[in-house]
Formats: sequence, structure tokens, C-alpha cells
Amino acid sequence: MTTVTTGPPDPSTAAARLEASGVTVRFGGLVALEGVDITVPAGAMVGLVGPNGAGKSTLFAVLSGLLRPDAGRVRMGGEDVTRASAAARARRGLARTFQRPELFSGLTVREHVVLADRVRRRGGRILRDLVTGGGFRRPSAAEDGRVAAIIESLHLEELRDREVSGLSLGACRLVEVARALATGPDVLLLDEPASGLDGRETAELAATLTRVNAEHGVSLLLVEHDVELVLGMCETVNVLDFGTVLRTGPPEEIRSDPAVRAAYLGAEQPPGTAREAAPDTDPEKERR
Ligand SMILES: Nc1ncnc2c1ncn2[C@@H]1O[C@H](COP(=O)(O)OP(=O)(O)OP(=O)(O)O)[C@@H](O)[C@H]1O
Repeated sequence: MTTVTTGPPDPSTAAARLEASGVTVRFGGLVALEGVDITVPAGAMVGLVGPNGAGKSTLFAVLSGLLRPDAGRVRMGGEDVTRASAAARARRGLARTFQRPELFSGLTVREHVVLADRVRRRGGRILRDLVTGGGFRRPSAAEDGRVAAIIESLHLEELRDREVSGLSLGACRLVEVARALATGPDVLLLDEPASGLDGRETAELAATLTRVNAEHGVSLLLVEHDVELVLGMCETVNVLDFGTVLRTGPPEEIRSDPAVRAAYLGAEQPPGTAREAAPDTDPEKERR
């Protein structure tokens, strides 16, 4: 008799949703990353922290497909995507948010989610609408249902019909998460989602992301300056320092690790301290 197993995949045996192995990136003579390994299993919440200049943004760019590593591999679900573009990775189930939300100021919250849902389900139809004058067609009942469910799961109902240009930074971050979810991702990369938020907004964001992970089964990789947020949310935390992975482990181990403390003390920012996001001096960084 055949045994049928149900339930979520066992992360110890299933291929990781996203995995970097041996990733090295050099900028001229500067080694920004050297032999970095990081794994995001199915359904997991994984954190990536490290002092300023540790290599977090560089690794984010490698994982999202904006930067080719000099050595090493990136895999999604076991498949090599090292040479795949950001768009190709998105089609395979990778979504991301931006440190400075990248939204369309004239569209409402709901319209953002509708558009993302359409891109996922009927990509070509959107182009046809544009050339035939179809414009922003009224959502179908099925679209309405899917979009309403996502808006509800992020508790954005009250803001549903507001244009995003008038929303707070915290709300815009949630709209980005909602839009990302509408594309049906396996993995969501979050680029410093708490930067610029106050304590209350950060706590709300943490609760929302935890719920999104549980309800939608999407794996999260949180790249963040706010170490306390990451230690409070993620089951596995990776600490980068000078371009290498200093430690990978559960929050309680990371919190008490002398090497991690030393790395942060060297930067005068011990773990548990919400680090100020350094001003981004290079707006082109993401487009390298
Ligand atoms: N385009 C670039 N050209 C040259 N060096 C770069 C470039 N981008 C990053 N670097 C260098 O690579 C190293 C890692 O930078 P990266 O921005 O990835 O670190 P980070 O951990 O994200 O830092 P922060 O927390 O300050 O944002 C740093 O020494 C940085 O100066």
C-alpha cells in the first residue's frame, strides 16, 4: 500500500527555496563578499544582519539578480539561477520590497494589488489593454476576491481606496508587501523594512510579516539594521561581518555569541540596539 504524506515540506529534506553558496563579489581590489553561504528553507523566516559595510546590500543584490557574483551559485528550489535576470527570478517565485518604497503615486492601494495579480495571471493581457485602449479594466469578481483577501490579511482595508502618495512610510511598506504577495511568491526578500519606522510601526510590521509567513507559507529573508527586530522574528539569523558569514544560528545563540558582540561593539552598536539606517549615499547601488 502506498503511504501518502501530507503537510508542509520538511525543510531538512526539501530543496531550499533560496540558497547562496560560496558567493564572492569584488569591487576592484575590495572584496565585498567572500565565500558566503546562506539558506532560506521553505516557509522559514531568516534574518541577515551585520554592521555597516558588512556586505548585506551586496548579498541582497546578488540574491535578487541585480548583481552577478564573481564566484559562487544562487539556487531557487534547487535550480541554478546564478545567471538568471531579476525578472526571470521573479517569474520563478522571488519577490522583494525596497528600502524606499517603489510605488505608483497616483494609484490606490487596491489598484497596486490588482495590477500585481494581473501581471501574475494574465501578463500579456495588460499589454493588450494598453494598446487597445482597455486601460485599467474593472477587476473581475475573481480578481476582486483575491485582492480583497490580500488586503484583509495585511489589515489595509481602511486604506484600500486611498492613493499611496498620501500614505505613511509604514503603510507604503505594507502596500509593497501586499503587491509582492499578489504575485504568489515562494520567497520574499525584504530590504530594511523597518528603516524610518517608529517603534509602534516596527512592532506592527513584525506582527504583519509573521502573519504573512504563517498564512501564505511564503519564506521571508529579512535584511535589516534593526537587530532586535530580526532576533525577535526570525528562527535563523545570519551575521555578516567584513564580507563573510560570522555566525548562523537561532536568535538565542546569536544574541549571546561573543564574536557577534565583538563585531557590533567594534561598530559601537551592540546587538539589541536599533541601528540607525546609514544614509544611502549611492542611489545607483541597486542598479549595479
Ligand atoms: N559599487 C561599489 N563599488 C565599490 N565598493 C562598493 C560598492 N558597493 C559596495 N561597496 C563596498 O562593499 C562593502 C559592502 O558594502 P554593502 O553596501 O554591501 O554593505 P552593507 O552591509 O549593506 O552596509 P550598510 O549597512 O552600511 O548599508 C563596503 O566596503 C562598501 O563600501
